[in-house]
Amino acid sequence: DIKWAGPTGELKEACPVLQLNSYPACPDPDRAMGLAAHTDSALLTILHQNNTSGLQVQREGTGWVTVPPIRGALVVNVGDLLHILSNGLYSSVLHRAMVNRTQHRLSVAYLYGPPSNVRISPLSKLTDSCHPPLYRPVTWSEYLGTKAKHFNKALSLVRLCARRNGFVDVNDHNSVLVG
Ligand SMILES: O=C(O)CCC(=O)C(=O)O
Ligand SMILES: [Fe+2]
Repeated sequence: DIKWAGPTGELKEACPVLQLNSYPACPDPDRAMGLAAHTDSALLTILHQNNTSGLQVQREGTGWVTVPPIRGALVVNVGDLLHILSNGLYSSVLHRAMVNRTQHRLSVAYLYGPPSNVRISPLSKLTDSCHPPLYRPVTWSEYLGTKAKHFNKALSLVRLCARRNGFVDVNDHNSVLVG
């Protein structure tokens, strides 16, 4: 299913992106947002944050939870394409970045995606008659277009209409009943 990620060298066709985020100190942090709530689009994001907190993830039932920076530690975020590949087993998490009142915050995000024209769909090993694929195949470039247009609704837009049969991806916070 994922030959592009195998040890045979196809991995070099993958599309990594390095994103530098800079959040200047803000005297009134409650009236500003560093980075609005989103899920990452690619497979995985590896994030380094400087010694200033600001990253928050949404935890169901609890709300926004701060991910404190730990010296030498990296944060690994599951992206939407891994959510699709794992048929919702690994959930892409809604997160955001707050600004700090006194400190300039920096973060470096390494977004790892597949080759842009490879179709990503739920792994066949994870699907059977009891666990049908919940997402249709989509390339990263197609998904980025959907994300640019529909932002946090993108994942539900590539979702197949499985709810009718009672199959629910418990990790899909954005899912809507389509069809
Ligand atoms: O600055 C952060 O901690 C979050 C950055 C982020 O979510 C992103 O670059 O996608
Ligand atoms: Fe992010």
